[in-house]
Amino acid sequence: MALIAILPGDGIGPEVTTEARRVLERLGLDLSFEEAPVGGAAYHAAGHPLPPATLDLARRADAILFGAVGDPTCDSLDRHLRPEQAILGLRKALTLFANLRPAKMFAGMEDASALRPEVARAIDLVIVRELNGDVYFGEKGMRTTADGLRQGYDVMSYDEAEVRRIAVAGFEAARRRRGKLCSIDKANVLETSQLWRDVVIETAADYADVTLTHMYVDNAAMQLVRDPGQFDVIVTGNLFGDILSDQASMCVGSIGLLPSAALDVAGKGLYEPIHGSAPDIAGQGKANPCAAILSAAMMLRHSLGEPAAADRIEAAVAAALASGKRTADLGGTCSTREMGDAVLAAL
Ligand SMILES: NC(=O)C1=CN([C@@H]2O[C@H](COP(=O)(O)OP(=O)(O)OC[C@H]3O[C@@H](n4cnc5c(N)ncnc54)[C@H](O)[C@@H]3O)[C@@H](O)[C@H]2O)C=CC1
Ligand SMILES: CC(C)CC(=O)C(=O)O
Ligand SMILES: [Mg+2]
Repeated sequence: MALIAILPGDGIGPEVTTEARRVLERLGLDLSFEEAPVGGAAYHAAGHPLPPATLDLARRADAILFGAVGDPTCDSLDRHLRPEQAILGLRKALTLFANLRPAKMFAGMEDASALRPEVARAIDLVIVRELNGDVYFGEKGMRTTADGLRQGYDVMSYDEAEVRRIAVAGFEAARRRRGKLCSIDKANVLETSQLWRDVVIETAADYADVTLTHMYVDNAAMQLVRDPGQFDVIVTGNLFGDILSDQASMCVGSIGLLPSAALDVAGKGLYEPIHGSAPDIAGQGKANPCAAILSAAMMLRHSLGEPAAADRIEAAVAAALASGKRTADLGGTCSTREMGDAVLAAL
């Protein structure tokens, strides 16, 4: 029996993971679930955003279903105690370096996209985002300049081994799809990006069947709204991937639609919607649970060897949306629970 760690977290995290769990339970697979607090909820309960018992559960589990962390009441805490440190800590402690963030247009949902329907219709891409390095994990701090000014700093760096393993993940993903990999960097300005580009080019020698291109991140942000259909697989660093994936979500229609997988080399994974805890709508039953439900599908495919069950969930989400069921972010009136019910009904 596979053990699933459920880490609901803060804000809308518990609301959306509840719906994802209901869908998993309905499948009749041999799964068991264990839940633990994380983020602000864990700080308030146990004094730390990632308590040892939660990390232990994450290590023991076969896969992790994560909601979201982030709690405005924690904004003035020392950084190491803030909720966001929990997800950063899990990614690092479990070496979950490869973040797959698929963005695909659902049939009939073009009107929800921020783009024109004929542009939006072509979206079928995956962002492969590096998750263990970059400016998120570099030395950081506050200091005083010689002129007596306060100065914040965050060091951006990648070593070649870190770039190579995510490049391999990108090439492998492209090989399984349409064979196109676009590496996104800022090599015209950043040394970190120059190394990134050099190592991606070196890695390409093992993937003659994949067409590799490069794009600067500012152009990529523009191309993503001009012609998102040009992208198959994007491979990029932690910061650029974070930003571009939120942007891609609105090309598809809502941040409430995009799931993600964070994987280690062996395929162990943490699965979470790409969105955060959405304090502005938390506790109101307004959150779209589709991203969390689709994250559960990714878990079945990537960590639990159940691709047919994953297909079944994805088809049910597509069918529920096609039948007109929509939460407020998509212009509808369904509550989180009603959207979950619609997916269950379509299973
Ligand atoms: N992996 C994680 O746990 C993440 C945590 N965060 C944290 O979440 C908190 C809020 O961050 P924000 O920048 O506001 O980003 P956010 O993604 O939580 O929300 C951005 C906007 O999208 C809406 N939204 C997000 N998910 C939605 C859903 N499922 N259905 C409908 N609408 C949805 C929100 O209502 C809000 O207007 C912060 O503390 C942030 O650090 C942010 C991103 C990822
Ligand atoms: C909350 C951050 C640590 C990360 C984030 O925004 C994300 O992973 O999408
Ligand atoms: Mg983000």
